[in-house]
Amino acid sequence: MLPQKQRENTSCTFLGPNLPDVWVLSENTSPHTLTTGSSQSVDDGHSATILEGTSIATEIKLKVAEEISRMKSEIGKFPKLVVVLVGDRRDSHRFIDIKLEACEKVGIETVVSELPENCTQKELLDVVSSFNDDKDVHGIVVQLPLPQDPSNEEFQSTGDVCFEEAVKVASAITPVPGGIGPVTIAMLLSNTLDSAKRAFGMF
Ligand SMILES: Nc1nc(=O)c2c([nH]1)NC[C@@H]1CN(c3ccc(C(=O)N[C@@H](CCC(=O)O)C(=O)O)cc3)C=[N+]21
Repeated sequence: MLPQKQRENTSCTFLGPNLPDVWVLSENTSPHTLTTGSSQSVDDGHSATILEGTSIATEIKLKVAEEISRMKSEIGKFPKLVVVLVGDRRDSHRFIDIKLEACEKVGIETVVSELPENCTQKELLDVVSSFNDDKDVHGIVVQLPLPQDPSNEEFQSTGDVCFEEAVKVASAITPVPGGIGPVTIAMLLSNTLDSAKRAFGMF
């Protein structure tokens, strides 16, 4: 794997819709009309689409916000997500804050359930189970790592593939860091919305 710094030498450009970081409702944003992505040609003629995750995430979040707004005005209900945190890791608090802020921006209600570092697996499973039985809860996230889990934070935040090698053969690729994080958040919102739609019988 090449060191992170060598990425700065790649000559690809990232194209995106350059949307503002506010959730203005738009009538024609659809996940089926994602405009994000550019092409990077390699010497042998192979061309990979560079996915610009931050812009894709923005488009998904706009669409989710718009649908939730409509849900609220039509049936007076909205999605609810529970985040379970075991222990007190600083990085977990940070990742949870990003999720909570994203939920707030699109109109998803959140509850954070904090368990002590030394809680048992059964206690955790019981908590998850009780939220699972709550019909007003549409999504549950258990923030990892759990205590004693070996952490693989470094892998996740610096990428798990050699970009310069993979771009030669992949049909689509995104640099990391550069959008995986925001897209996972956007999909969390989107999946919570889908779950709420099923719960409310909106298809
Ligand atoms: N157990 C675990 N849980 C995680 O949630 C987790 C993880 N490990 N490992 C690392 C990644 C990275 N990650 C990000 C999520 C969103 C943004 C994101 O939305 N960033 C915004 C800025 C958001 C802000 O800073 O407020 C942006 O880049 O535009 C970034 C990074 C979660 N991670």
